[in-house]
Amino acid sequence: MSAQLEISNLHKRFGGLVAVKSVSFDLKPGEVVGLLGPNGSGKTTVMNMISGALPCDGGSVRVGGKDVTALKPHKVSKHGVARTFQLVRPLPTLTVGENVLLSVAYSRKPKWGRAAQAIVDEKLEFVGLAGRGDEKVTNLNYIDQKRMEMARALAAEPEILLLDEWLAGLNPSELRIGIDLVQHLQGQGMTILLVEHIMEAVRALCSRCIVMSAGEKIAEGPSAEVLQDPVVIKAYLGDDHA
Ligand SMILES: Nc1ncnc2c1ncn2[C@@H]1O[C@H](COP(=O)(O)OP(=O)(O)OP(=O)(O)O)[C@@H](O)[C@H]1O
Repeated sequence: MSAQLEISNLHKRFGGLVAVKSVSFDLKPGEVVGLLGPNGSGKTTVMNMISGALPCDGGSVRVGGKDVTALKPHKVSKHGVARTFQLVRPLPTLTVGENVLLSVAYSRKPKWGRAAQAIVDEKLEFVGLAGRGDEKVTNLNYIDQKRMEMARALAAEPEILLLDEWLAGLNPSELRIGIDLVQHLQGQGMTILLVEHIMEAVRALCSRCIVMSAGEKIAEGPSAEVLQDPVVIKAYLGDDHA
């Protein structure tokens, strides 16, 4: 099966710091792949380059065989890529539904009026916020903000979803709900790249993992193998644990 997302030799520098060094990997349609690594290893920078939020200093990003490397985020979105952010940043003056509605405009097949509202209602229901579209976003508790963030990403009707620590900060019962939601998307055939520190979620969701350390890819393979790889354990925990 050909790759749906192909990352080749991605490279990013911030002044003297090389944040991402020649990182390559790909995702097949319907795969859920974990992008792991200790803090500061370059995961979010990779996500930002895939989504067009940051220009690459080298390398390429292809979606469904098309080169999207130099495109701005709204153009990458038109190719079927959506993301959630580590910190949920809703537009505070808009309602929950209006926040989600904005994404419909950036969808691959933008809709207006009732058709757009139907998408908003469907996505709010999917994430567990049915009937709450008219609420102020400032009323939402933490997990509901996460749900809204997911609804916003899904309203763009992506084929590839980039989840940047979407499960972070949830308590154990909320985490179960969050994992179930991602599994539901998995069941629908969504291709997902998951940046995550919670190993319970990685084990439950990811067939395969890619691990970065200090900007480089240091491991890739089936999750069960990668999570036991001494090189990966050392990168996370230091020499004493390898
Ligand atoms: N806009 C920026 N300007 C300068 N340096 C940056 C910028 N963004 C990231 N960095 C640096 O690049 C490196 C990689 O950061 P990045 O956020 O991609 O790591 P990460 O693996 O996502 O970390 P975390 O797990 O903590 O989110 C870090 O050293 C970080 O400080």
